Amino acid sequence: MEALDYHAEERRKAEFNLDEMKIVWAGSRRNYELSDRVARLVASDPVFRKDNRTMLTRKDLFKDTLRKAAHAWKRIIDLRLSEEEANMLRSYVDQPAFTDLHWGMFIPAIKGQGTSEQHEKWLPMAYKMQIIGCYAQTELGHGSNVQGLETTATFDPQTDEFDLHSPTLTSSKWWPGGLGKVSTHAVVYARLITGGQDHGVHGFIVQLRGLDDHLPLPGITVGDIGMKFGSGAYNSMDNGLLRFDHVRIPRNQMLMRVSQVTREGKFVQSDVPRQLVYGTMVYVRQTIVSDASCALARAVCIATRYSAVRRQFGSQNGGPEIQVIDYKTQQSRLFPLLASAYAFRFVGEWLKWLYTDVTQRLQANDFSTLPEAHACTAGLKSMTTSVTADAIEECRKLCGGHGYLSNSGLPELFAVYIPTCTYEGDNVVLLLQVARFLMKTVSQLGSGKKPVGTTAYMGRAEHLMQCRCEVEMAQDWLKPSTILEAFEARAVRMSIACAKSLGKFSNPEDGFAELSPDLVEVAIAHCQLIVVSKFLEKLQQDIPGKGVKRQLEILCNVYALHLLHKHLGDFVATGCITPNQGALANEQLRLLYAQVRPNAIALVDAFNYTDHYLGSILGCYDGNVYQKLYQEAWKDPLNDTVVPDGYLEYLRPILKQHIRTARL
Ligand SMILES: CCCCCCCCCCCCCCCCCCCCC/C=C/C(=O)SCCNC(=O)CCNC(=O)[C@H](O)C(C)(C)COP(=O)(O)OP(=O)(O)OC[C@H]1O[C@@H](n2cnc3c(N)ncnc32)[C@H](O)[C@@H]1OP(=O)(O)O
Ligand SMILES: Cc1cc2nc3c(=O)[nH]c(=O)nc-3n(C[C@H](O)[C@H](O)[C@H](O)COP(=O)(O)OP(=O)(O)OC[C@H]3O[C@@H](n4cnc5c(N)ncnc54)[C@H](O)[C@@H]3O)c2cc1C
Repeated sequence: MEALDYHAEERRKAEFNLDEMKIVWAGSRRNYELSDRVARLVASDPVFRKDNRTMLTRKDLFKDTLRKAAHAWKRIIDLRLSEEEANMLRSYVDQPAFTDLHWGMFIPAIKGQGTSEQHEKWLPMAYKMQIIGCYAQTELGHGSNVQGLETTATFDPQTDEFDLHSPTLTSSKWWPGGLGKVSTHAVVYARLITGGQDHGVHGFIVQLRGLDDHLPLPGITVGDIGMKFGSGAYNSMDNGLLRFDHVRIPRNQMLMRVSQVTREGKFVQSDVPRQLVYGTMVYVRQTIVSDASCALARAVCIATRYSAVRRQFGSQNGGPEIQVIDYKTQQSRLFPLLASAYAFRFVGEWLKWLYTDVTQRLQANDFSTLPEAHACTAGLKSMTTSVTADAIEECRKLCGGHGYLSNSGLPELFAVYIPTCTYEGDNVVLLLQVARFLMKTVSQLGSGKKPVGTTAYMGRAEHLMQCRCEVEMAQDWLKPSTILEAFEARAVRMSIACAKSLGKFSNPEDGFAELSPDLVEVAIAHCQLIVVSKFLEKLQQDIPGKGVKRQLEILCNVYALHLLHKHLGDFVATGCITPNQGALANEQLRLLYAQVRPNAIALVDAFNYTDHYLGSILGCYDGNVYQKLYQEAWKDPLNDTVVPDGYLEYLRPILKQHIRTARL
């Protein structure tokens, strides 16, 4: 018998080839096939079950994570999965674990900042997971201000060792994932001191626990920092604290690609820029942008499918009520998020390319594109995670009361997701880095230095400062060049206005601090321009499949015009568009929503998420929401007994007292 599909009618409405759209979403046919295979592998494996996760105690959750990680590792070895497939497996297992930090930060830190001898010594052990490492940078007193870290690594020429020490309470390492209970090693960031001189923060490989007994080595205090936001969620991770009491490590455990300390204790700064010490963060920020599209797509998939099932009001002659997805307000809240998921997917693909390019250049000692890579990864990490975190909460609201149920999947997704706005750089701190980069670019405009890459548009500042938007009718807003010019003009005008205001301060740093809220807005405008322009560039590619390109064009226009509508004040105040042109953009947006509507379910099907990965009754593929909600309610431990535990001690005495009082 064919399974019931409550979305069948919706699926029939789609105006494009779903299989081809799945390939566009995955990036290539090969990626699609790999990802589909790994997703099914995880979904069908009982060890990776996660529907009971929010009910587990912290200890049980942590043990469950260890079990899943060990099982994942076994599957990776047995099936000889590539690194790419292993990473897909990590995503689909969907449980933050120490392995994220080992593979995502410890190994990249050694690769990026270590010498070839250090690679030879440490990487083979790390790749086989004979040692497990974490990334210990943040301290109790300092996270954003990396130069403010207090842990010291003092070179002792007598013994050819560094002495690692935590001189104050605030110098305790605090937050590193995997540190609390698992890691045997860490890349520790500490101030390098030689001959009494402080050379700033550098990375050191430090063993923390014995490889036979897992006990902390002498001089090391280590533990977990405690429960975090939400149930389940990020509590599967052992974020840790760490203190050193004069712990000795050999000199060759300082990561020495950027700077070296000689046997005599001489500090040598190589030609490599000191910012490469921050390179691991650049790498992870780039991965976070791709992950943002996945998390956003997940929330949007749940809210879209549920909005097509849910009906409220408007029954005519006893017929069915209106599907909530047909309300224009629901569409205006949901469809821009759907479009953003696609937009972030494509900008994530592009950022990966940019990162690969800069890495190849760095290997050839070409550091010219490092500032741009830093600005793009910092800005896009900040923008995409902020939007995604807000969007998950919006999707919860779009699902009404049922969105607040744990089994909607949205509360846990929110709780796991929101720290991305803080880790790998607080989002505001990162936008200020972008603003610094933009102000520097503006200040060099007159010098003959041509801006390149994502700031190339600033080279056309003269035109963009005075150009006039030519939109006369709503449909004029569908022209890619019109959209692009409006976003470029807004970004350049906001940047130049801020640069002028900065020029009025005698001390530029005072000006930067005073104007920082405006500078953040400038950085956002620039990042939005990048996302819009990369979406438009994607549409220049050959995209096969009936109706696929057309749907992507609609989504691209939704993405751009909803931003224009949301930030209308910026566009009008800078004179890029008139209020009337803003109103026409909004009119066009409404028409676009009507075009998205019949395709909405198929557009979220294109993410190809299994029900296991979605982890949501509201978002399940077949849309059989009510029956599943009803069945699930009976599985709650509170329903194990008809009369709850505690009735005799606490409830009955009150009830009885109430009866006595009533009789009086
Ligand atoms: C159970 C399943 C198991 C399955 C097993 C599977 C196997 C899996 C396989 C694969 C897995 C892969 C996994 C990947 C997942 C990854 C998950 C990651 C989870 C992350 C957890 C969180 C970690 C962290 O948070 S780590 C700590 C992060 N900390 C920060 O981000 C700190 C933020 N602060 C800073 O970055 C800096 O301090 C800054 C930039 C704010 C200021 O620095 P500064 O030194 O004071 O600099 P400043 O004076 O402002 O600028 C000087 C100069 O330098 C430029 N600059 C700054 N930063 C950089 C940079 N990074 N790169 C380049 N240039 C930089 C800056 O622009 C200035 O330039 P100029 O103006 O030109 O001088
Ligand atoms: C779940 C999680 C996992 C983590 N994992 C790791 C890990 O594995 N390894 C590791 O080393 N660290 C880790 N961290 C730490 C993380 O990197 C830091 O918390 C992060 O970099 C933010 O730094 P902070 O906590 O010092 O925030 P703060 O800088 O203290 O931020 C507090 C507030 O001050 C504002 N602020 C700070 N500086 C400025 C400024 N210059 N201008 C304007 N506003 C400013 C911020 O916007 C924010 O609103 C993790 C954190 C979390 C939450």
